[in-house]
Amino acid sequence: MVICKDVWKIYQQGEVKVEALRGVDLDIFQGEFVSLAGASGSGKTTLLNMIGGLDSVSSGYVEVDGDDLSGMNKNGLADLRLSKIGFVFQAYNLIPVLTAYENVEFIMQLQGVPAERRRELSHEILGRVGIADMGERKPAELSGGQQQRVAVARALVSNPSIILADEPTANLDSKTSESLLELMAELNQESQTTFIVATHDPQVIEFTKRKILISDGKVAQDC
Ligand SMILES: Nc1ncnc2c1ncn2[C@@H]1O[C@H](COP(=O)(O)OP(=O)(O)OP(=O)(O)O)[C@@H](O)[C@H]1O
Repeated sequence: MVICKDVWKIYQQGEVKVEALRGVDLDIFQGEFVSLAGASGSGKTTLLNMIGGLDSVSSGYVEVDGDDLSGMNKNGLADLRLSKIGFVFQAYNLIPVLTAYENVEFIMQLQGVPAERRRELSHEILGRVGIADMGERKPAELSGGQQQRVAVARALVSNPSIILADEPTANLDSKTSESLLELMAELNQESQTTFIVATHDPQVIEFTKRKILISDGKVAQDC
């Protein structure tokens, strides 16, 4: 479960203070599949960064899977990210010199999973996301949709309790977006992994059961 209580994030830009989040209150239960929608600059990415422990809050409380993030130092946050959170970004963020298998294995390597087990799991998960025969290809040899499948596989392989996705369909056509969404929904149902997807894409918003609208750094609508 994710709990945000009166979360504020203020960036200092020279003399200017940017209030990116202005008192976000939000509960997201385990196994939910939600979209975070809102205009450009409304604070969606900032909120994902707070929930994902990529950055610290200016004030307020963030809890992920029973852990209070505000009390954690950098190492604690890094451990939390590695053990509990998977990330999928719009630009895929795959490592260009590594094959699809190696990209998926990379996180497990950081987690100290033995080589044989890594190979087994990465094969299994690439099969699960429908690109088993493309494991030896590097990102540049894959289409945008296939790269995004690798990114989802990589996020899922360590069995996180939450997947945070930032504009995962931004570079995809609507058919490819639809199949990515269906894949994420299937994985969500199977594994009860929580999916939180920040997006502008009406197709994604339409698809998700729960839609959270962020406006001016606050939750404006939650339905
Ligand atoms: N590192 C930073 N330093 C200063 N201001 C920042 C920083 N990151 C974000 N901001 C500001 O915080 C506000 C919220 O940004 P954020 O990226 O969270 O919005 P967003 O809803 O994700 O936008 P988009 O849909 O365009 O990605 C914006 O005004 C942005 O300019």
